Amino acid sequence: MSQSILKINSLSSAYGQSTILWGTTLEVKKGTVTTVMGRNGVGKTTLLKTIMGLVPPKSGMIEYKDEDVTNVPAFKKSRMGIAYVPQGREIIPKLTVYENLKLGLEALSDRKAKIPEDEIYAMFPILKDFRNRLGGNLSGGQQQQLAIARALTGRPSLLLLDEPTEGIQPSISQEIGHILKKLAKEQGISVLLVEQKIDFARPVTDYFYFMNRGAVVSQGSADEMSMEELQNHISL
Ligand SMILES: Nc1ncnc2c1ncn2[C@@H]1O[C@H](COP(=O)(O)OP(=O)(O)OP(=O)(O)O)[C@@H](O)[C@H]1O
Repeated sequence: MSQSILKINSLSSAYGQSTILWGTTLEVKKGTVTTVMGRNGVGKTTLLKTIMGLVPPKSGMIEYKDEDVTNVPAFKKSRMGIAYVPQGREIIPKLTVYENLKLGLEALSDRKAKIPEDEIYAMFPILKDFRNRLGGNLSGGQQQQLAIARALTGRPSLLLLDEPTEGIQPSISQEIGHILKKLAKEQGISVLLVEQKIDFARPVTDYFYFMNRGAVVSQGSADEMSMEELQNHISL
């Protein structure tokens, strides 16, 4: 049995008076890709933001590497090895690819840390070719690759990834899928993925959670789930 890197227990959070997460419980095992699916507006992004500490939890518990991190702020979580790649990528358009990558080093307390360029460029060869190009001049798919690469420069143990395939072409989605699998299986980096596209999610996912109205309504390992079952789950 693999160990868990992240455990969420009965987590609730709100924007002001408006409660979005209503007691979400889930677990991410080490070296796996765990995917959260569900329709628009069910609270998937809010879940990732609450885990990261960008939205304060109202109640419940977040455990990372067996430590209670429920109220740990985001900057400390990134030092602890949790990286968050938000929906819409959020790279800095006026900085070059290399400068964007350098921002990822902020997650490390070692001020002398260097970007593991060989490793990053082996995974994302296009970023080597475009090293000096402005981030804003990359295509959507290339920006997504840059956003993931930037998160990896901080050498995280857990990657929180919000809809990486949104608005990007299928061939790049596929490449990203291969990379996520490799990160999990070869480097032991655990991934908590929020995704809407079953075609993308199914081959990369080890374990699925399905959300509705701010809570997990079903779950299961990818091996046990047919495409049809997946479709049924997300049309809840
Ligand atoms: N900053 C905010 N302030 C107030 N309400 C918000 C805020 N962000 C999101 N919401 C609301 O919270 C609910 C859940 O949004 P969230 O983005 O977490 O859902 P989601 O499942 O990720 O949806 P999507 O797939 O569209 O991103 C929605 O009703 C949304 O309008």
